[in-house]
This record gives sequence, structure tokens and C-alpha cells, in this order.
Amino acid sequence: MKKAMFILNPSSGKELAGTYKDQTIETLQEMGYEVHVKETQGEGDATDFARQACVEKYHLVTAMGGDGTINEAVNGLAEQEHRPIFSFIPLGTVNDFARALGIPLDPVKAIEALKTAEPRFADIAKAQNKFFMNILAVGRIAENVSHVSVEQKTKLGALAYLIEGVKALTSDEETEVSVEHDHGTWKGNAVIVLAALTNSVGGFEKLAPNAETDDGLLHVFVVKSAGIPAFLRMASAILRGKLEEDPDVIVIKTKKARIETTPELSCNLDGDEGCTTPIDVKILERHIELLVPIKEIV
Ligand SMILES: Nc1ncnc2c1ncn2[C@@H]1O[C@H](COP(=O)(O)OP(=O)(O)OP(=O)(O)O)[C@@H](O)[C@H]1O
Repeated sequence: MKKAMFILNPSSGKELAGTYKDQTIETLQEMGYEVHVKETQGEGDATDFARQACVEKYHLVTAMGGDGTINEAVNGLAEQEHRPIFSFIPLGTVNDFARALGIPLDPVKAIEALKTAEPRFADIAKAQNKFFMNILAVGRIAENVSHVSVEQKTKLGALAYLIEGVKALTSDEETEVSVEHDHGTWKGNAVIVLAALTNSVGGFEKLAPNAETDDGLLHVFVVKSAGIPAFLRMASAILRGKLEEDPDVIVIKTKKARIETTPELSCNLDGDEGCTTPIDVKILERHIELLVPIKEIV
């Protein structure tokens, strides 16, 4: 019998994993899997469980939780030789990866959709020794957002970025940035550098409207330091899906990049604090096989 590992984070989102646990187990059993349930207790557990599923040759890993839990599970799968098919039920506050893949944000529907989902390969990326599926953000804004409390982020959502952006622009400290990519090097003062793999970033589904989950590219946006009016104009451009057209935004499509900053800054990976500059980032094309609902179900 095929084996599925079901990893759930009881603390994610509104702590509702318990409510959806039985429905998920039953659904996976109906799909023909012998289900092994693993509940996380803290940081790193989802990574360890996913890695164990690879070593023990599971066929499927299903994770239930927020973007943090999904990211941890992917980090467990990423470097293993045998990688089970991966699926997930979003329970977080932002759920960017689910938005990008058309996985329903309502957990009941997402579980139901598993029954008719089909496997599809998706890119992930590696920044230093960590993997991400959605977004790498480097800059004073990103660093500050990493330190915003979970409660505030839940309450403010994307507004947290706007507030930190205005704060960064009103401080006197400039950040010199260099982005070395497949086609050259960009150097200048910037407030934030984003490397996106999918169209949905921070809940904005139009930040990188052209990014596909399997296009083999990092969609890099360098937001130049051009003053508060320009920053607010760019914030509005993001909402309209027109960031690429802004004169103070540099758009780079590349398979790898080296991002350096002066001063040194920590980055934000899929919403959580990650490595420190200089950062080497590269795409791992179609690296994870995902169960994704067919369009009609969504
Ligand atoms: N049993 C647990 N109790 C408390 N924290 C846990 C537990 N299991 C895992 N964690 C922590 O939860 C973090 C991941 O949370 P996750 O991102 O899934 O939920 P969220 O913060 O509600 O969602 P989002 O990221 O969308 O806001 C992990 O990094 C881990 O440290």
C-alpha cells in the first residue's frame, strides 16, 4: 500500500488543524494511502518529518499549516534523493503558495480538492543553505518586517510593509545594493530587492503577474531609493499589477543572482527571517512534484 505522511502544525493560523485532521486522514485513505500522522511541536519539526518521509520512501507528504510550515516541509524534501509527491492544506494568514497554485484557501475545499488533484512540478529556489518557494526579500524594509510581531502582521498584513517602507525611506541611512545576475550587474541605492518565484507575494496576487511556478526563473525586482512619493506610487502600482512598468523599479529575470548590500542585512525568506548578505540565490527548476487541484474544482 502507498504510504502518506500527514504533517500538521496545530498552532498555525487560528489553531484549527484539529478541526480538519480527520477529514484529511479520511480523504487520504480514500485516495488509497496508508496515513501516518505527525504533529509538529516547534521549529524544525516539519523539516525533520519531511526528511524522514524521504528516507523511508513515502509516496506522498501532505502538510497542513501556514506558509512557515509549508516552507519547513519543502526544506526537508529539497535535498533528498527520493522526494515524495507533496501536497498541502493552507491554514495560515497569507498562504501565498496556495494562491499561486490555485489551491483553495478554504481548508475544507482544499482537502476535498486533493481527491481530483493532479501532480505538477514546481520550481523552488535556494538562498545560501535554505530553500524557499515564494519570495526572497532583501533590504531594510524586509529586515524590519521580519521583526514585526506575528500579531501585528496578522492585523496589518501588507500594510506592515508599507509602514516599514516609509520608515526606511525617512531614515538617513542608505542601502547600497549590488545584484549580479545572468545578464550583468545592477548597482545603486535601493530600498528593497525581491526575488519572486510566483505571482503571489505577501498576499498581493499581482506583484509578479508574469511569474509561473515552473518557469525556471527568479523574477527579481529592485525598488530604487527614490523618495516617499515614488515609494507610494510603487505601492499603488503593486496593487494594480503594474510594478514592472514603474520607472524606479528594475526588473531582472535570471536563474541565479548574488545580492550584496552595504551595510550587511538579513533577508526574509517566505515571510520569515533568513540568511544575511551577501546572498547567492539560484533556481532549482521543477524540483518538487506537487498535487495541485484541476482548475474546475477551484
Ligand atoms: N505545536 C506547535 N506550537 C507552537 N508553534 C509551533 C508548533 N509547531 C510548529 N510551530 C511553529 O510554527 C511555525 C510555523 O507557523 P506557520 O507559518 O505554519 O503558521 P502561521 O504563522 O499561523 O501562518 P502564516 O505564516 O501564514 O502567518 C514554525 O516555524 C514553528 O516554529
